[in-house]
Amino acid sequence: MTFALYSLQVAPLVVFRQDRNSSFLSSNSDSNQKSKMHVSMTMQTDGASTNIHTSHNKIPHVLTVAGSDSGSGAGIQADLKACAARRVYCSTVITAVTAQNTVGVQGVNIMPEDFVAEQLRSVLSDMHVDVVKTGMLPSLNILKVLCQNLREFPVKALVVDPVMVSTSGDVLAGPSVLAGFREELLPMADIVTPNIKEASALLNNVPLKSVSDMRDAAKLIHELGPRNVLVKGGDLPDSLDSIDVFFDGEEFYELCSLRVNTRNTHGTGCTLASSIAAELAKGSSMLSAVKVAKRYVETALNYSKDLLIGNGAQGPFDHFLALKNITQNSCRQDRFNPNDLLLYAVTDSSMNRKWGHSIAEAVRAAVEGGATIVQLREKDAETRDFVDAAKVCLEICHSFRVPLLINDRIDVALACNADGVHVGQSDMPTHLARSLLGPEKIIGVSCKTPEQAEQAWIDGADYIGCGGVYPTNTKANNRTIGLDGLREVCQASKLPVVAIGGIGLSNAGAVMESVPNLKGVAVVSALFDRECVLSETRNLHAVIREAALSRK
Ligand SMILES: Nc1ncnc2c1ncn2[C@@H]1O[C@H](COP(=O)(O)OP(=O)(O)OP(=O)(O)O)[C@@H](O)[C@H]1O
Ligand SMILES: Cc1ncc(CO)c(N)n1
Ligand SMILES: [Mg+2]
Repeated sequence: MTFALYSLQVAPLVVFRQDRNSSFLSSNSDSNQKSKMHVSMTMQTDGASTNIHTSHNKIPHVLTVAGSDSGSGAGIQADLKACAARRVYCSTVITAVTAQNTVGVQGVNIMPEDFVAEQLRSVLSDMHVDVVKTGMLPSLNILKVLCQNLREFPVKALVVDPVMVSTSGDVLAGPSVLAGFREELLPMADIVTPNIKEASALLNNVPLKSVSDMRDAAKLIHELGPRNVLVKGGDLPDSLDSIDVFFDGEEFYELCSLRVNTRNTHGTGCTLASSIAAELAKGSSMLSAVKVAKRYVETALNYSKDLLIGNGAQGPFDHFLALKNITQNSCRQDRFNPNDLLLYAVTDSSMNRKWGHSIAEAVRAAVEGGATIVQLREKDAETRDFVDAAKVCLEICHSFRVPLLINDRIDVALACNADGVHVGQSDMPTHLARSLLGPEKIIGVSCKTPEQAEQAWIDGADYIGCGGVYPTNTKANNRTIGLDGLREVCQASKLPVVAIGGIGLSNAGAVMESVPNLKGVAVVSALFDRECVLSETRNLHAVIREAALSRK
């Protein structure tokens, strides 16, 4: 028997047998073909004929048979979220309703087995289910009802998460269910995913203390009949890594990920099993389904490591990987406040080089001096350096509650989760930038004419940068529109306008005063082609503020 370290070694080809009548695993091409098939047939029902049309837009479908968690971290709720996040349809058969939170399980109400049977029949007799995933099976009779339905309605794969004890230590399935797992359900399973405690319980309480113990356990559990075993090491004490052992009956794989330092691990097991089911439903092979699912759990934990829900020891995490954005942006009240355009600082790498400033130093000085929004315009930076610098600048800006935009580079903005982008007329079209960045991010567009301003508004921009107002060295071959051109655009624009081009300490006040609805001025050289960015910004900020106030 070989032992493969998955992170170092190329996985051998996994061949799934088709020798059992209960369930899959069929090949990818088979399942894809099925999903592409367009069926239109006529069925006789009591003498009446009904047309049944099956659309070829079939979505992979997982049925979860599990308990409800009122705190929504684990159980049915985790399964629904995981499947939605992995873009798979999820139907639900509820076996128990738990009163549960981040402290523990306060109560369990087991569904009558007849009603579990009714739910199973409702779903399986009507819908095309690809994969069944089981979670909390609180009684032997419920387990038996499930097995009977699986025999009656065979599916492509069965994923069994042998839920027995919650991480808080509360019992979710008793000893009689353990026998049911061993004798009836596991022999039907394509994969079983016990955690350390559950693996130990399945094996008459043998102690599991190391990865080597987990490997032995995986082998012994495999002998109970499941085609594949994943012993999860989330609860393995004293481990820097989060290691799961996968055994397919022939090879062992050690699936390694960095242990995320967080209290928010409630529901990782349910999520992992549902995600495996989701990948199998899409047609993935078992090993690749497990790898993808594990990577997904790790990413979700990482994204929500600082999330605070509930007062207990183990919190839920965010399946949609969105909370990081929300917490990072939460320092700003609004998504975009047009008043932020007042003193708009645009960086320039050659000027920073000339004065020996790093981009982060320049940005810090600008926001300390009163810049109200910052745009990174790094035309000649390597992508890698740009992303790294942008991440640092984002932290600096956010600590001052100042939004940070990226010039032109949507990819960089996405990679560092900047507040938005600024695009020119020949950069990424605004409507595409919007669809790539989503509804929340700020998008600014350079415009010289009322027509361009109108188009920017139609395409979903948030503000326009209008200029060059005066001639400037920072942009070659740039047509100057003058104060009159600026006024014309400002009057016509439905979006807030910031003026750019040749503006500095000497003329900023006049520009602000003479163009009534101008929101602010954008400057490059006036701040960054200077030795002391901080004092230049302070001075300019004072002038602009005074001009804006005197206008009111
Ligand atoms: N802190 C962590 N960092 C990274 N991965 C983790 C962490 N905790 C758990 N995991 C991973 O999450 C998956 C679920 O494992 P775990 O042992 O937590 O299951 P479980 O005890 O059944 O979870 P639960 O009962 O809370 O739903 C495994 O792939 C495990 O390696
Ligand atoms: C309902 C339910 N299912 C599974 C688990 C295991 O995490 C839990 N805590 N609650
Ligand atoms: Mg579990």
